[in-house]
Amino acid sequence: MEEASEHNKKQSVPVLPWMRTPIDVTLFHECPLNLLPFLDPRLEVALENMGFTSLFPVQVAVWQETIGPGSCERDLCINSPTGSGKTLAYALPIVQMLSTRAVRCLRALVVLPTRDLAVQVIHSPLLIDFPFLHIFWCFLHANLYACFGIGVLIIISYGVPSELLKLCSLDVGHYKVKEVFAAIAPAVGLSVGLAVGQSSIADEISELIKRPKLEAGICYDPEDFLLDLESSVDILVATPGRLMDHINSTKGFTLEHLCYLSPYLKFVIPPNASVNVFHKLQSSSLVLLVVVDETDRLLREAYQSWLPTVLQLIQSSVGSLFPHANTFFSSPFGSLKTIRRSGVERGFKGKSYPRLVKMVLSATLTQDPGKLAQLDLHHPLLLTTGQRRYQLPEQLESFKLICESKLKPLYLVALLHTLQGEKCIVFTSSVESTHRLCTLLNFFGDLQIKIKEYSGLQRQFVRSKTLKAFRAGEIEVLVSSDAMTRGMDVEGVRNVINYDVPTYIKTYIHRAGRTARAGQAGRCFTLLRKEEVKRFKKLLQKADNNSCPVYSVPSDSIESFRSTYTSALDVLPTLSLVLVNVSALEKLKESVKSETYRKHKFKFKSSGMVKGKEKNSKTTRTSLACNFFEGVATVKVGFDSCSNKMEVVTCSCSLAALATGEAEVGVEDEDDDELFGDKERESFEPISLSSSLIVSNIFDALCFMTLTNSGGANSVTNLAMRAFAILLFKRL
Ligand SMILES: Nc1ncnc2c1ncn2[C@@H]1O[C@H](COP(=O)(O)OP(=O)(O)OP(=O)(O)O)[C@@H](O)[C@H]1O
Repeated sequence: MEEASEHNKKQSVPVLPWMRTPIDVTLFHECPLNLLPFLDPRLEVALENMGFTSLFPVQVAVWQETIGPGSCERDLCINSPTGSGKTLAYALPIVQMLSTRAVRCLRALVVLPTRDLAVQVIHSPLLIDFPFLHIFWCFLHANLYACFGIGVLIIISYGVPSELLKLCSLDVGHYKVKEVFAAIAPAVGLSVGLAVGQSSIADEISELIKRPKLEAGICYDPEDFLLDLESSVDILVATPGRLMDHINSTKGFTLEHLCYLSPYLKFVIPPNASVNVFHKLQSSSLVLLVVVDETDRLLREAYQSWLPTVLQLIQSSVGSLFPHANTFFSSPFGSLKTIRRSGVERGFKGKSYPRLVKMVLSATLTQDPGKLAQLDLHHPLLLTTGQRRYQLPEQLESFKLICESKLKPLYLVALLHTLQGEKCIVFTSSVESTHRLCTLLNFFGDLQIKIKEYSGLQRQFVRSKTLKAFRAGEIEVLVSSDAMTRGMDVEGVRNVINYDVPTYIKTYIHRAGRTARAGQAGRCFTLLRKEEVKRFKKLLQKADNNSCPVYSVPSDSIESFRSTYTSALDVLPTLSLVLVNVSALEKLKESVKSETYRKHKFKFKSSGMVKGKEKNSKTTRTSLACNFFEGVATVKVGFDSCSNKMEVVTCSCSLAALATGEAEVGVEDEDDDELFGDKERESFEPISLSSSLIVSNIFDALCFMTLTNSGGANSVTNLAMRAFAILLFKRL
């Protein structure tokens, strides 16, 4: 009965027509590299050097639709479980397609929501531990540049060369987007750039743009000089914030490079052209690529309107560079066409060719027609795994632990004790609970487990160091906030623990997906109160592979930790307040230093801010600066009042007005269900911001706050609450 109603519900969810006939990735099998048709032998060697001997099913399926008979005729939407190898699925075809390019220019763009997803090794671990290597590298860098000029520009575009990266990384075989490209692209002479805010904007510019060599004694016209600027990279991995920065202000950076005119375009492809000829032509001139990874999250973060800008820029450059480019080149794979692909050509009606090829990917791809429409997909093809929309990794086992709310930490400690020695990530619902829980766990010296915090509240280099230690096995347990759920790829994580139950299935999928990656086994435990069990069961029903038996921890183990737990609780509140205060202030300093020039200002009239108070526009002014940057929202709230008084609660209401203002904060819907804001707000309840709190000093009232995610209207209220929480800590 229940199943039937679930089935009906499934049927009633409206999906776009093209989503009803997906390609099922489970029908594909792993394919040894030497059997993969058309694979460039240089890439085969590069993949073997990475330790890969075959392609995973999703990689074979995408290869088929890009390099194989699909020939990139359709845009691809790829919905494939966590850890299934989506990164290489798009990186390999891109590199293969561009491998015979004639001129260096930006032809492929990969957009990711956060910097952490782009580069797994943010700073090379060795460079952190041994700064002299950094100096040595800079020295080498400078000398090579001077000696070899253009040839070395390729190396510069990698920052640290992949060989050195490999040497430095303790986790060889585990690559994130930039590292995947860096491991294969050089094999065919391609260069990959990074625009994610990892380095200063000036450094990024020098990596991305090649400046002409100026000869001494010649007077150059500045305009000619600008015309000579060229891209140093063929492929760019970017986050929306930095991408927009380069589009708006980097001289010589233009997405016109994506459709650089190549002489090949002038040839007419003969109808009987061989596969190789077609590929050569295709890869040299016709490919314009955009990949949007973690699409659902990127579409949610509508800040900076990166998507319409990028699409518009590319569209207009295609139009101007190829005014008569409406001819569709027939595919040479005629005999290989399947029934599914018949009629594909209809999709080219009215579309110019070459056109931009788009691939969008996620483990939880949105089905919201409105959101997908933003991508302006061309005759899209859905590649998905299995029948259900949400799929957990095949080798994942889920368990639940039921306990009273106040005993949760104790159960967690007992569970960690039973898992002793196994790598484990514990997820909480906010950066504050992450910090609090980690502090609490470290009271249990008897556990003899190295436990560290990993959250967006920490600086990048602290996170990198922690991750490095976790990879190396020096830390066994990582306590992490949700902001880190996506993309983290650490070998040997056998267990994920949901200390706070995820509110949405997407969150569950991304958290659980840190284990059971690449076909390995893994377990996901969720701690639940009795009242939460029913809801959790419903939540898991949305995913395949949803059985979730109860896991019991031995009661004597729980009892053995009880006394330590009681004494820890006595000390914890004060400790946590002090520590949160310190990290908030550190973050404050960092934000002030690095972000000041990137703000958008919003001015509010005092009359709108101070509810029930007399208007006095002469003497009271309130301003708010808000910056959405690389998935990090930084909000500065300033109060300037002659009375130096302000009711905190009214400020948070006014902040909510941002949702309709220039900040372009999107409103969440049920489909995109990681309502970060809601969860964060829950975690702030104990702080109890009272409406009668009075800020008595303008300097106290000036505060910055940083979040690792920007979300919808709920988050806006949450931003305000956080800002004032930090303020409170500062005042304490
Ligand atoms: N062909 C392959 N052979 C062996 N290992 C592979 C192969 N392709 C990818 N991997 C490894 O599998 C792991 C998961 O890959 P990847 O990070 O691309 O998965 P994903 O689908 O993007 O996951 P998520 O959605 O969680 O980001 C990585 O450690 C990667 O190095």
